[in-house]
Amino acid sequence: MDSIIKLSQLSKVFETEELQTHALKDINLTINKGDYVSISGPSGCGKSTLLSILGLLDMPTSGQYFVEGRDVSQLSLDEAAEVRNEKIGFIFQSFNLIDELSVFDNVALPLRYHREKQSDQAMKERVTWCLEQVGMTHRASHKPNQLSGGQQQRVAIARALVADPALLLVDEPTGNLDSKSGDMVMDVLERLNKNGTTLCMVTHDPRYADMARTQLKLSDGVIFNPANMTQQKVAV
Ligand SMILES: Nc1ncnc2c1ncn2[C@@H]1O[C@H](COP(=O)(O)OP(=O)(O)OP(=O)(O)O)[C@@H](O)[C@H]1O
Repeated sequence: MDSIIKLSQLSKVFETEELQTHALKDINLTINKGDYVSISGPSGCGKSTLLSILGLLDMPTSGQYFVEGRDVSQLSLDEAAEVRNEKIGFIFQSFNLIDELSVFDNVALPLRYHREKQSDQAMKERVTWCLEQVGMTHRASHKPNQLSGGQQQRVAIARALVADPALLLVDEPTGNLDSKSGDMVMDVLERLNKNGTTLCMVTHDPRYADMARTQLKLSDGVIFNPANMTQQKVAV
């Protein structure tokens, strides 16, 4: 199996003058190519902290983080940004599209800042392909404010895909959507995974967490897989 992400004994401690908070405790986690992993747990259990570290937006206090075999636990800010831009696509609860740009240009934006420049033709083909994946080609020249919330989230997914990341990090993707639009967005994510995209999603919604093939729980900074836990039988 090709591992995309590997966390080994990873911990994060936040320190203030009065208080130490152990937000993540000795996390071991491997995400392989093609996996679909959900992480859920109550408020304050460490979900955002874990996503920030996986997205190289924050660094662990101890332990190691590998992306495609490279130790990225202690990179400089510039090096972290480079790995993030090349390897990781983000989907947030808020769609974060730029209102002044068309759908097409929003999706193309990461390619314009990418280290490897593409020809206009290659860029057009890639953006069109990504819009096809999320069923949004027919709205390519619209502006985000002319779209429904669910459509905006699908455009945000296309934008996250465009630079061909090794991993999509998904944070509460349906948090701002009604249930019908939320279901459509989840269907898009499921289809992308079936076509080979590796997904790691944080969600409060147990119904959506259940759609992932591997369902992990975080509790008070500790990660576990309920499916692997043996249930003690009680003799009666
Ligand atoms: N910058 C920080 N400084 C100090 N403590 C922090 C900081 N960020 C998070 N924490 C603490 O770390 C713990 C985990 O927080 P985190 O935001 O990761 O939880 P969460 O599961 O994402 O919560 P929610 O679902 O409410 O967003 C909490 O106890 C929180 O108070």
